[in-house]
Amino acid sequence: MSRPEAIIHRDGELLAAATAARLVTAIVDTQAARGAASVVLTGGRTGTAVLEQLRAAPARDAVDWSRVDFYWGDERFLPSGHPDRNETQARVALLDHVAVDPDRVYAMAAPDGEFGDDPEAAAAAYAELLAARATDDTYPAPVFDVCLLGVGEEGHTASVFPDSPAVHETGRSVVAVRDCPKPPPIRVSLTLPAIRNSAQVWLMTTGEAKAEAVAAALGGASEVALPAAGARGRRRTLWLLDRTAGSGVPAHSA
Ligand SMILES: O=C(O)[C@H](O)[C@@H](O)[C@H](O)[C@H](O)COP(=O)(O)O
Repeated sequence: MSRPEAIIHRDGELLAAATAARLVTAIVDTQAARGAASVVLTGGRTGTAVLEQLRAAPARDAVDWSRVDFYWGDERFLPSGHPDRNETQARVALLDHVAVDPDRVYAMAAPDGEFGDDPEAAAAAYAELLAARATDDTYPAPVFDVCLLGVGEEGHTASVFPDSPAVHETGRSVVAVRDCPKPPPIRVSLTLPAIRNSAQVWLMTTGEAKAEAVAAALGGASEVALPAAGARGRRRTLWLLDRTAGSGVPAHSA
């Protein structure tokens, strides 16, 4: 697992724009090397702001969007098209504005979908989808090229919350989350082992309210107490912060 690196940007808008540029380069380089690239998307304001910046960036046209595989780190278990679904927000922010291959956009099931109002079934189906696309036999999921994640005030990431059943999950790659402290209460989420199967993990957050969790995560907190601390990439782990969220962290200032 890679050691986390913190990069601090002047403010949230520059963080989103710089991360969008970073993502274009990561995808273009991966496509040049391997023909296709895989990206795990996240919900939340910061993750969505990055996608909005990416949509507006002229450099977006350097990406062959038809050869990007899109996954989600978590999903709010809400009906298809619901404005609060992470999928809906990603489509509005970016996916509906670039020439993605619809067959390569892997959304997590919704309660009005083929598995019905059963988040455990939706989680199991997504785990099967990941296993069918496994890169190698070391883990039943793709080695995601870039896994984008947000960070909560108490240190959650995806929908993995402190001292929750999900943070203790070591066997499954995807789980249902109930009684989630952040609404809506029912979600589907990658587990930390699945997240750690990524080549790169980028945790992105802004605001004073996140500073304590960021400092704790980078200061050695356990993943059970602070799940974002357990989000590491095989090759690289980046904490992409604005100055307020990074106020407790010594880092390169971008
Ligand atoms: O479904 C969700 O809400 C996200 O997946 C969640 O993990 C989010 O990324 C964090 O809560 C940070 O959200 P903000 O960036 O809005 O603070």
